[in-house]
Amino acid sequence: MAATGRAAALLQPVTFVTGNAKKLEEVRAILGNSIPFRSLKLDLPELQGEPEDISKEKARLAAKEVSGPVLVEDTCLCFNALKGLPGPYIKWFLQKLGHEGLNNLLMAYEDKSAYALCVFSLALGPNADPITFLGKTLGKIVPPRGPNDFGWDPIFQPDGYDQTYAEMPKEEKNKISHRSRALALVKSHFAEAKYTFETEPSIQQKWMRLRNLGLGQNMEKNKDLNNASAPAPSMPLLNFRLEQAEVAQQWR
Ligand SMILES: O=P(O)(O)OP(=O)(O)OP(=O)(O)OC[C@H]1O[C@@H](n2cnc3c(O)ncnc32)[C@H](O)[C@@H]1O
Ligand SMILES: [Mg+2]
Repeated sequence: MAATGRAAALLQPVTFVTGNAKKLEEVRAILGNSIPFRSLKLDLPELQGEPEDISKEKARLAAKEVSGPVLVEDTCLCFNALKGLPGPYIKWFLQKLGHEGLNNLLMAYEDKSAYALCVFSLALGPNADPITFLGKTLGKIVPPRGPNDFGWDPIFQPDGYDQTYAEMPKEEKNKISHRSRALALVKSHFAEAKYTFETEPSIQQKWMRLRNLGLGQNMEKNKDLNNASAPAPSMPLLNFRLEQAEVAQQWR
């Protein structure tokens, strides 16, 4: 997406919201310091429907929870013989059927080809329309091989490899995965959009302005950076100030 006009100023670092620790681990490894983000463990309710709509709706819910910019993702595993199913419902299929049951779903078909799809959604705030980023890796469904520590990794063998995702070293998976492809687009978006973050001095200026308007009587005594109860209704995000300063550093 091309950046237009002035870069948006974000009041917080972007929060990656997920209930899945393994996803977070990969997102951390792939993004490194390229995008300032923090994480929040939250299992969001998920809509039924097309992957992009599910991911966008997740972002809207997450942005409301966080009251700030969020990044979420929804992952699908799509079997071509089943016209894309289980797709976004893979979590429940995996839970009920396991790796073997997922293989069995394809027993009647010669075509074992599949693709992993990751749809990231970025919402800059609770009222912003989420922007989506899609990453896809083609492969096939095979009997389970390799450690069973992340979802369907043992039964997905990417095209051009003789190892399943689970058998590959993590760095190798992160080079070619659906997740890393989608995150490459997220990174480009951030590079183009040049978001800025509210930094300490600008918050101080807002305080001064409010105080001059007679609205900030309680603010002076709550200036302590770690006082999360600071009553600042027009600046609900003050408890993130320290982090913002750090983020602003990283971002330069
Ligand atoms: O809170 P969220 O982010 O939604 O986390 P989740 O675990 O519910 O994840 P999804 O709704 O996206 O469901 C995707 C399912 O696929 C699994 N999964 C996601 N990414 C994977 C990957 O790279 N390799 C293997 N399994 C994966 C994941 O554990 C879920 O069972
Ligand atoms: Mg989920």
